[in-house]
Amino acid sequence: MSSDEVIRIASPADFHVHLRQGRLSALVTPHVRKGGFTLAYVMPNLKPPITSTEQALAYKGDLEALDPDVEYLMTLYLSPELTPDEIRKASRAGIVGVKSYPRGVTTNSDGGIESYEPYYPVFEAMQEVGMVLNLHGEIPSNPATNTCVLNAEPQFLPHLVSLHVRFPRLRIVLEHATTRAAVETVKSLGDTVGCTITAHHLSLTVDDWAGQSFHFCKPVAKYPDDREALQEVIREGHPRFFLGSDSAPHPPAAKATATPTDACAAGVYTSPILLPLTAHLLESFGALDKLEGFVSTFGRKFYGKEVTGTESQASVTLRKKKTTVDKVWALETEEVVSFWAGKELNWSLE
Ligand SMILES: O=C1C[C@@H](C(=O)O)NC(=O)N1
Repeated sequence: MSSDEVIRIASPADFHVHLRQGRLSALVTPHVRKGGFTLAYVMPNLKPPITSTEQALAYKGDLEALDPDVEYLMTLYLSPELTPDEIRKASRAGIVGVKSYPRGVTTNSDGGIESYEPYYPVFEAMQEVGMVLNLHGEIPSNPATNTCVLNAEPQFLPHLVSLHVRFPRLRIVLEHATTRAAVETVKSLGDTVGCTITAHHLSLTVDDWAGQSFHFCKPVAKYPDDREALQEVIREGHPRFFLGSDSAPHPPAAKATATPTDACAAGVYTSPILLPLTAHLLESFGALDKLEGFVSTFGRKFYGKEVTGTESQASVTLRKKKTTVDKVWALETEEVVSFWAGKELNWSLE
């Protein structure tokens, strides 16, 4: 329901977020709801990574203790410990997906994969039980193949296509797409392939992160034409493209020196402003009428998490009212610098 001044969204869902552990988690987990969201699809790249059902359930318990009013959908980290039996166990325990990180491409990806073939039995089991494969879609930089952060995503796309061809019933999500090539590839594939888009990639291009390490994330933001492709597919209201914020907090000192050759502190932090920021950006490129699809219904449908009667009462209201974004979010000794720090947003949460 919307008028010129007010928009109501049924149960916004963030289908890709980093909630960390320990004191940093205590700071950032309550920001999911502060940013307007009632569902969080939680990434497993902790130290150590979440590789078993027990670990994922314990982590879910930690998050529920920090904010019980968010639905946390849990994921496992694709690694050699993961067996088809563990997949069946995880599925029975309500774990929703498995996240694949190519080795070395981003934060805590040292234990990531080098080839998909050894995991085919795991993917077969996931297809059987209906678990989702979440792909970080980048090839590690390599001068021998002319691969660097700017073409790492397009060079990854053949892997997405071949996984889909081999496992056509396996639901696969290409995470945080940044290029026109990625948008076109996902559109060309079947209904079992979805794609998340972050809020920050709707705003940034190379010019914004080269020399500004707080805007450095993986995959890096690309060319203006790539950003235009992300905006176009949202304007079109394509139902397989939905929000996954990839909101990724890091200590300010680590962010200040982050570079593509040391991807340890890759990440942009958007959680506490996520819904107003997304509304602001969609309005800026003429897609405000697609907001509810992009932040709620499309992703929920892909994951089979449609809004029920009670959840629809958990709707969130945005009002057209300017606010200035805080520069830093803090809890005791923990601090995170916000995306859009000190800038104005046109929309506020009620
Ligand atoms: O894939 C990722 C990981 C994330 C993080 O910091 O965990 N930050 C990013 O920018 N991209």
